[in-house]
Amino acid sequence: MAEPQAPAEIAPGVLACEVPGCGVAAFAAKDFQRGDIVLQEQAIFISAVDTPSRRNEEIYKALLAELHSRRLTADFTPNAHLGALVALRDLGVQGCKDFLLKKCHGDPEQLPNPRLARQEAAPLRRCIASGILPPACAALPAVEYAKLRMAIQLNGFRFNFNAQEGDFGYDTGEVLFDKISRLNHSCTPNLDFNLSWDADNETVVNTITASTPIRTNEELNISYLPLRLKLPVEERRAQLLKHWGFHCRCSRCLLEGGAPCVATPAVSRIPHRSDTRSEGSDSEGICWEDLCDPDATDTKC
Ligand SMILES: C[S@@+](CC[C@H](N)C(=O)[O-])C[C@H]1O[C@@H](n2cnc3c(N)ncnc32)[C@H](O)[C@@H]1O
Repeated sequence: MAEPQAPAEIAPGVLACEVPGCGVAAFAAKDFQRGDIVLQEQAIFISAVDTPSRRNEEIYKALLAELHSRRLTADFTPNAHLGALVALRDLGVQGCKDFLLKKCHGDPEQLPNPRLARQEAAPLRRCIASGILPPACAALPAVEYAKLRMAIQLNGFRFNFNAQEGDFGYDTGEVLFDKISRLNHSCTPNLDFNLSWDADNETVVNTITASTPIRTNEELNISYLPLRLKLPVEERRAQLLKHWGFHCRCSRCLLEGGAPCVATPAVSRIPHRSDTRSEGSDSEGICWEDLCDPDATDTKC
């Protein structure tokens, strides 16, 4: 088990600090009994489509229209943009910088170069052009938009209010929590999570409880694969790499599969093509001139 270093209290009885190879992790600062609530938090941001207000449907439908217009790259998926667009609408550029861009957003090597980032930001430009998002959102540089998408994908939870598999909006969009996003994955988790709709505050609440007795200084972990923990180590690691971009270093994976051969996260969940040319600056925003991007060879404006 990794040892805590330079910890900061993020909630009563919960400390966070850097752990080599795993980024920030959370640790118990006291003993917890099975069933104790360890963390409970309201969402800082909801892009899930299936909520009682259905307020994210407009953006999701605009992204579906993009898909059908065939103006975008072949690997475009609406879900990979929905969270970032809703976050920009609800939190604004500064809120996204303050709350979301400070969260882990994966391996910097996997971010698109500035030219590709501008192409991938086409849905943002079109949402601004069509009035779905305010013009102020154009101040976010394209590379920051790519980081935002990544931060949401790595830190978000899926939430369905009522929708069942096959229903419109099922498993579409995310919910993010500030402190809970510091919890790393383990294939032998000591925490359970439960998402519920808080009707009074019109938000989602995540309640994290101890699934086993926890001793002071133990790392606090949820499972990102709650239904797939019976899979062999290679398959668990492959799914974590594919969906969350990291090589699992939990104690069970280390025991069953040894140390991962690659030290840092290697796969981005943001689909983008293997264009590695680097052009231009990443300091410019998605300005109005970019609305018809001359560099975008495979998009029609
Ligand atoms: C939701 S964040 C968890 C908090 C994160 N460590 C941080 O620095 O904010 C998910 C990221 O944490 C890292 N991570 C989580 N569980 C891990 C594990 N078992 N092994 C290695 N890295 C892990 C990966 O980089 C993953 O993309």
